[in-house]
Amino acid sequence: MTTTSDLGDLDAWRALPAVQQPEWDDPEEVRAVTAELAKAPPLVFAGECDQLKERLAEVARGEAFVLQGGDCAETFAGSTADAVRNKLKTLLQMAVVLTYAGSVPVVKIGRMAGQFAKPRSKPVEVRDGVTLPSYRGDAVNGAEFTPEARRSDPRRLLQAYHCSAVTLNLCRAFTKGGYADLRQVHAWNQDFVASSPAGQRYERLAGEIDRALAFMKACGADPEEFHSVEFYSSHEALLLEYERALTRIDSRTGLPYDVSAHFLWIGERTRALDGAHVEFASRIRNPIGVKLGPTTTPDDALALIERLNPDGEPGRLTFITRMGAGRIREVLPPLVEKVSQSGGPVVWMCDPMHGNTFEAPSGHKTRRFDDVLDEVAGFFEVHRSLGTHPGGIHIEFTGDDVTECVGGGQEIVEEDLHQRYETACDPRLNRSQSLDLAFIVAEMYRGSQ
Ligand SMILES: O=C[C@H](O)[C@H](O)COP(=O)(O)O
Ligand SMILES: C=C(OP(=O)(O)O)C(=O)O
Repeated sequence: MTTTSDLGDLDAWRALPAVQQPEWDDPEEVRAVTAELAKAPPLVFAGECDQLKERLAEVARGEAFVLQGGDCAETFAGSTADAVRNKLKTLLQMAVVLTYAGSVPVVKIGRMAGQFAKPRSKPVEVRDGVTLPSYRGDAVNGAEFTPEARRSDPRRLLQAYHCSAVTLNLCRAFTKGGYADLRQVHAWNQDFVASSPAGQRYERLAGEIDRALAFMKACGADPEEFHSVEFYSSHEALLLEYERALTRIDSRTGLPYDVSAHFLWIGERTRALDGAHVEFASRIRNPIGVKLGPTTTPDDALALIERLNPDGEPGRLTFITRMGAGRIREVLPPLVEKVSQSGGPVVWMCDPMHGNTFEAPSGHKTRRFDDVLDEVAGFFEVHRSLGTHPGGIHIEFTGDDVTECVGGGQEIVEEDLHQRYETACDPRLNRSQSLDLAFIVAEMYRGSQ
């Protein structure tokens, strides 16, 4: 059993190697900013994190499915009512498709309200012979290619906190204030019906839901769950100064929670067992995810379980695999087998985005919709063959009509990428591609049961 004293040193990570941290040039400024953050109100409550843990425990038991998604990198400029509503609307539409066509309860987690920091492959970017620090997300520096914008500015951490608060406030209002009522299934699609085959397919499904709701109401059933939605926030716990400053002791239990988001994950580049990120995550009581790329060994997975969930708490640990479509069928089975044998309750999610990125001849980073589908198909195949539960998907999407990934019902080709390539970092599925994916995943899910 985890006790308060085991969790004692929330600062133990400071003595360990912390990769992918910004080079701040004024430690005094960092101290002032984190002191301010440490006094700021929590963005989420510990009780909500526990509730999500319970939902994820249901997923681990095979009783539900998780949909986690949103921007690759949120931006301060993108923290607007329209952008947040469009993303949320897409997430809700995908969730409705999965719930109805896949016949499974869906846990909804946004890559939203805090996803402002990015790990990068290279610390610097070179353009026309000029070398500047890489863009590391709006929480750290600006995307513009100038020395001023690319300076790591600790005051941006405060802006990240405030934009997270604004975004989460909007999400809470949309999901609890009537917008997410199931009777709105048509309204979410209004701007989309005529313009896309995915919108038309969705509209047919919404009609079926309407009839089912009318039938249930006629029978006297109109449960509360039809009128609002449980929505949870998440981001990569990358910037440890920020996450530490937003960690609080829960007054109910005396245990620490990182109140910057409900769910936090450790990235593929920062999951070293003896590194600062794993150490920090081991101390907080939120539900935690870890990205596992194709070099992960079964022993790595077991060691992560030992560090992050030694008590085997259901819902505490999610493995988000991102192997690439070409590798998943070969590298996932030994991981799943060994983890299953260990008996630790783990949620398995599939991130079909990060192992499938390539550069188009135009220089745009992109992903093929077919590769995304193939990785998800491989994920379902592996879990079906091993008798384990394919617990969910983790995707990068936007509610806008961007051209960043190729393929899907709209048949975007590489030559189209320049038209609306708006991501601050990696290519996202647009709304139509996201709905296409939801319909196909729902079929795969049903087929796997
Ligand atoms: O989202 C993930 C990473 O931050 C991203 O893939 C890194 O991209 P890079 O290889 O352009 O640095
Ligand atoms: C950086 C990310 O992924 P990964 O750690 O899997 O590369 C991400 O999800 O933003």
